[in-house]
Amino acid sequence: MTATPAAAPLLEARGLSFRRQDEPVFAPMDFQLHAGELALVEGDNGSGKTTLLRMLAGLLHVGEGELRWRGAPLQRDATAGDILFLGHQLGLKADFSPRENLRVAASLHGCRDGTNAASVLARIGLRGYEDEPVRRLSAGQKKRAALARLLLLPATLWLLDEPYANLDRIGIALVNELLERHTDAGGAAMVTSHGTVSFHGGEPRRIRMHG
Ligand SMILES: Nc1ncnc2c1ncn2[C@@H]1O[C@H](COP(=O)(O)OP(=O)(O)OP(=O)(O)O)[C@@H](O)[C@H]1O
Repeated sequence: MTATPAAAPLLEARGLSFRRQDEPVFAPMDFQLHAGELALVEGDNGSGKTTLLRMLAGLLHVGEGELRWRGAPLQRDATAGDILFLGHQLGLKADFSPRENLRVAASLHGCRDGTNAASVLARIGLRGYEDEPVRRLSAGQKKRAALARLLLLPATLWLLDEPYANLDRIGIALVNELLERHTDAGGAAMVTSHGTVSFHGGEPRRIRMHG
């Protein structure tokens, strides 16, 4: 992770909006996210939470407004590897094993210091499934295989769309622990969830979607 100027938010949105067929998906938004912060993105079904995260991840073009990263206009080339998106579609190759999927991800963005695929797969609860094709895993195990990227890759900002979906109680607690450790270490995260987020690392920032 590179150093951030003391006062500059990690991420800042100014008048950000998105249009489909010329209709705004959500009203223009302003928000800031600082290093060490967790933000919960809240809103009803269809209010634009996934759209917002996909836009922040660079998967959708910014409609109107501005995105700033570490105090300067966000340049996609400069943030590649620093922003990690985990969406409803998990981005796993079904014929590859969890280990092979991690290898592909790490070949693009490198690994956190002191981590490797075997250790993060054990940590995420996939010991014994490291070399199983992903298509043979359960929904929760697939989710864990995708979440393993959070432990392996050196991203600063995590964009997590429904990270608790399909997880059991232990998996949910694990996600909360990963979020706490990440924010404690100066990372940041934006999370959508229709369930209760029992995050113990202080009061999260709340970003409310309005149509
Ligand atoms: N690929 C698409 N093509 C056209 N419209 C879309 C597409 N994806 C989403 N939308 C529309 O954009 C709006 C916002 O959708 P989005 O998925 O961002 O909402 P959400 O808040 O994440 O919903 P949910 O809580 O149901 O996951 C919805 O009205 C939806 O119908």
